[in-house]
Amino acid sequence: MDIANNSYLNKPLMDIQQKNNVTLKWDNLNVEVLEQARQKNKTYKTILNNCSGYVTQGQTLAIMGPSGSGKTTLLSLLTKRIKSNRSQKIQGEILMNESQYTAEDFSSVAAYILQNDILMESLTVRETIEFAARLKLKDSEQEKMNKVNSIIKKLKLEKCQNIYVGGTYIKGISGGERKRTNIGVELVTNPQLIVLDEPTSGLDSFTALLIVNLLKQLAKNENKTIVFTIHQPSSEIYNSLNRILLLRNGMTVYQGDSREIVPYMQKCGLTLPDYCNPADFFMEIIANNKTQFEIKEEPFTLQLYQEYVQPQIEEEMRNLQSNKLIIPESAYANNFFYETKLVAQRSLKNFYRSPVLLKGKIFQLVVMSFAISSLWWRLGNDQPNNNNINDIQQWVMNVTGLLFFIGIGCFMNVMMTLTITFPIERSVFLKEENSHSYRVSSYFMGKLLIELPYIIIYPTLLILVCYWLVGLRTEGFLVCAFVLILMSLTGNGLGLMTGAMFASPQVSAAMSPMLLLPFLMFSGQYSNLDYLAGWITWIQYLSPFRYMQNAFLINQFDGADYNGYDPVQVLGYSLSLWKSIGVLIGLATGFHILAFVFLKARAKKLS
Ligand SMILES: Nc1ncnc2c1ncn2[C@@H]1O[C@H](COP(=O)(O)OP(=O)(O)OP(=O)(O)O)[C@@H](O)[C@H]1O
Repeated sequence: MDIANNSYLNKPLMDIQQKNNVTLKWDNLNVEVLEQARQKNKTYKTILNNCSGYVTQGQTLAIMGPSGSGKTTLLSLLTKRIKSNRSQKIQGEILMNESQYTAEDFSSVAAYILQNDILMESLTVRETIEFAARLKLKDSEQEKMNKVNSIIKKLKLEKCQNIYVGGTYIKGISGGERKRTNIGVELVTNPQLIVLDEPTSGLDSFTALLIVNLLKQLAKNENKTIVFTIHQPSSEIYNSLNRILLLRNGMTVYQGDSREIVPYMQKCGLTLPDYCNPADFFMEIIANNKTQFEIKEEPFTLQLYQEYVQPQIEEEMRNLQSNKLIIPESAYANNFFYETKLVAQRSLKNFYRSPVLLKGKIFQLVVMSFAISSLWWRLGNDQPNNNNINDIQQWVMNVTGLLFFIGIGCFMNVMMTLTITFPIERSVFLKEENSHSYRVSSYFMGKLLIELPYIIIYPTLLILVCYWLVGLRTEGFLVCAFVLILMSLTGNGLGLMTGAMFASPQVSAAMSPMLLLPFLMFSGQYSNLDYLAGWITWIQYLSPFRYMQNAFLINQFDGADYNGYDPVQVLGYSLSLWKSIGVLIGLATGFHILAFVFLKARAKKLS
């Protein structure tokens, strides 16, 4: 198939509703980062050195250079992802249509497509683009769907439109289809500037060429401005590039038409060997890898660039014409309720389509029910001998152990599932929130609405199966079930909170046990609370397990006469049943509020 001549690429992706063309211009950009923060004499490493350049409407600019040359840093500056702070100094000017702009302005008119395509794995390609269209557009449902159809058609995604995107747990579409789906999601709002970090990495050369040609056509047919980084393109891809910018150790060493580089190299005393890919040739030289080509003099130097290229670039920058940039309102396109409904619908799909979630949860329920019923079979029916204190103590210990195990089971089941699944979904949330798809509150509420039935059903089913098999007090069933539901809810809050609190999913997974251990230690189950060191006993007041055991024990043993032995008092639980339940409700609510606050803070930090 001749990709370059494929007719679909020559048609505009969609009607341009609003002419808001973008020109980016950067002048004398310098970036220095602190190298040795702990030493008295601070040393800074220069990452970008006096970089100037531009890209304008209808152009694609490919930023090239060896690893560590500063490509990602330049993209981060253009997309306003990094700012000057104590550990990095940024100087220079970046203008969008001759005006300063903020990260917020950038996301209103532009799209930044990261190297890793962050998409929800349990949605199909069509559903993914539809979700973005429904949330980001204000049009009627029919108009939104027309746009989705047009994007799917023009990105050649028809064949895979009903296949899951896939990922860690679900098998899905190919890398190239994934990249195009990600581009499709961004095209929904018709951004006039698209910045992509290595859109071709990990793709075979055919698919990579397809992506590059697609970007070129977006620039050509829709007057979009496209900037992307690319590593070692094949000769076919290189020949299809429009403008390139070469970086070497943070310095611009070439900028201009990709085809002009061969004459430029000749001016610098370099001849491209026959049948050699220009990109391979100059990348080898820039990377100082002179083994393959015999080079006598250094051709890609700053002096040569300043002598031969820079004057022309400066002239072009002076002559750039751009209209006043219209920054659309960055307000959300839809109201809270509509957003919540869509997020809830997607969470529901994610729930029943994720085999690891659904099967894992059913499996957990069966295993837990079997383990509890068989380990503590008819325990409650085998009442102790009231004249034997050892017998009473042993029996009470077994009952408290049983109740503790059921409670922990319900708590951990929800919390641990979240520890595994939430970090995967969190990056999707952060990306969507960052592009103003929905409010943090809508996401939080939508997710909670879908989790709530499971939070209620799992402990209810578990206790329905086990309660009478282990012979617990019939009158205490409802309270026991209610406390278990509260424990599930608390586990949900704590799981979300740890997932939102820490920057990396790995750290949050590692920190969860650290948070849990003190709560378990101060539950009163392992050690009588009066015996623990005074300075740290305040943790008991935050431990949901303490209130759980308090409520469970009163519920089971209240009014029972074991020859003067009162298990509740002996084990040091002093709160009344309803106070314990009240505090559990408070903790479940508190952890959810904290989770929301952390999620909002994390989203704000990223934006
Ligand atoms: N915070 C930092 N502290 C110290 N050095 C940094 C920091 N950030 C980036 N660097 C260094 O700056 C240089 C440029 O990094 P950058 O990620 O921009 O390169 P790159 O060209 O995108 O590389 P690659 O192609 O491998 O992604 C690298 O040498 C990197 O180690």
